[in-house]
Amino acid sequence: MLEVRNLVFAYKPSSRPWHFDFQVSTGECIAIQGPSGSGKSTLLGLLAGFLEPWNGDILWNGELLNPLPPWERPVTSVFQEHNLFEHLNVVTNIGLGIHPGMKLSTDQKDLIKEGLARVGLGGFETRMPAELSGGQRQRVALLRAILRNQPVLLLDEPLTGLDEDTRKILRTILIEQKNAGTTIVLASHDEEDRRVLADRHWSL
Ligand SMILES: Nc1ncnc2c1ncn2[C@@H]1O[C@H](COP(=O)(O)OP(=O)(O)OP(=O)(O)O)[C@@H](O)[C@H]1O
Repeated sequence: MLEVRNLVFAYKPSSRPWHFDFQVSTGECIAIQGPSGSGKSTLLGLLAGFLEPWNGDILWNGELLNPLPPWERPVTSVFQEHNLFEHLNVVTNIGLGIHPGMKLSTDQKDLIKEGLARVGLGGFETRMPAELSGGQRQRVALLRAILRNQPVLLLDEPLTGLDEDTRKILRTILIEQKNAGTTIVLASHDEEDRRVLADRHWSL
């Protein structure tokens, strides 16, 4: 279970701080909704460890995550910027998410190949990020996050800007991931994404 207890944060001491307090069960998807600027990405940044709270605790199965840097948290994030390594091709970008030294088993290599085909990027293995469209980059980032298979998945507008067919495929993949036990925190303006993916809705 992911627990957020009395979390307090503001970007500046003079700003009015956010207070977050909620729980997400293992294998549950909670959708965070709220107008632009209400703090959805901020909350995800706190959970990921990119931002440091002023106060309060973030726990995963009772373990305090606050002291852990982002890469040691049981968490993967897909943020709007995609964050692909520009000097590495598609397979290497995904593979590094699975194993930092790229020591991949044959099964893992097959999973990457199958995953790329499933999201409509079969044959894109050796493309560089600069040679991809925005939506293709988004699919690579999402596939990397899913194949990393961490217990918690943080998604910030994960399907925005994709065409309807691709959205449907990615929604199905995310539902499979949830059914396999991944806990998901989703920030999305898209009502259909929230309706299809989320078990619970939470307004900021
Ligand atoms: N690094 C930063 N420094 C100062 N203020 C920031 C910073 N990042 C975001 N903010 C402000 O914090 C508020 C919340 O931003 P946030 O990105 O969390 O909102 P959001 O709900 O995700 O919005 P959107 O739906 O537009 O993505 C906004 O007013 C924003 O301007």
